[in-house]
Amino acid sequence: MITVNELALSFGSGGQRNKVLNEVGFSVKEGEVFGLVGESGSGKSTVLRCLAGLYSHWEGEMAIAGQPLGRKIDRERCRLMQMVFQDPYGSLHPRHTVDTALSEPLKIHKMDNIGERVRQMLLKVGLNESFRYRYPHQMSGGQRQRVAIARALILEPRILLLDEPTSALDVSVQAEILNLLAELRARDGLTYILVTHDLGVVVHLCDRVAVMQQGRIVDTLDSASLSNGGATHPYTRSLVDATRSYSREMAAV
Ligand SMILES: Nc1ncnc2c1ncn2[C@@H]1O[C@H](COP(=O)(O)OP(=O)(O)OP(=O)(O)O)[C@@H](O)[C@H]1O
Repeated sequence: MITVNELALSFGSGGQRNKVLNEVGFSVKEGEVFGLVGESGSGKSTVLRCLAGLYSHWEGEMAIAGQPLGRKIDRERCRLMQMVFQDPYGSLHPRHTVDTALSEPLKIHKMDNIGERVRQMLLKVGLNESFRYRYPHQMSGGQRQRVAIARALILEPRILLLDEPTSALDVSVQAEILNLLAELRARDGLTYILVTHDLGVVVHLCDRVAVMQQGRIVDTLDSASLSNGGATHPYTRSLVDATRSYSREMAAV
């Protein structure tokens, strides 16, 4: 469904030029959840931003269902693919109610039955009618992320690009949001690309995962291999070991 080939991207020019993506390539099947993991600054979010059309100066090739992706965001791309960001407070307009946030894309895309679509979407993400006219500051972090997911899904895209969708949330609500994402995917056959630094999230949600280091994909493996000790690449093993020792230390506190 999604193919990325030789994707490269730099920031700056001349002596300041910083190549942050280098020959990145992967493919994601329809209905699959594909994870991108790796250390901070390895380029995970930048890959998602290129796919979402937030950067246009990339080189290489990206395609969805065989159709090459252009450099500009167009309506077609918005209908097909949406992004959910880490911080729902930052991604929702502070002076827009939930109703406005969800209705706006429908109006732009000239969709019908706007009121009913908004009502159904709120139910779909586990929020009842009482949330419809609330502002972002009148909700918890988990509820705000549900609204951000609802807004991403309101145009009925086939693909969600999820950039650390639970890392800004309280540990107690992280599992709720992961379960919601798993349910939505199962119900609607969605395809996800999920950026995370949390290998627990990968094991919970992803089918396969690519490991990034310094702008390159250094390993691609089934996520089950991460939990059952099947990772063979030295960098992937070091990530798994670091996570295990961090969990042990946390358990000892
Ligand atoms: N707009 C920008 N201008 C210049 N450099 C940037 C810009 N955006 C990202 N970078 C650089 O690109 C590199 C990759 O950043 P990116 O956000 O993709 O990493 P990441 O793997 O998602 O990290 P994290 O897990 O910390 O979010 C980093 O070195 C970052 O400093």
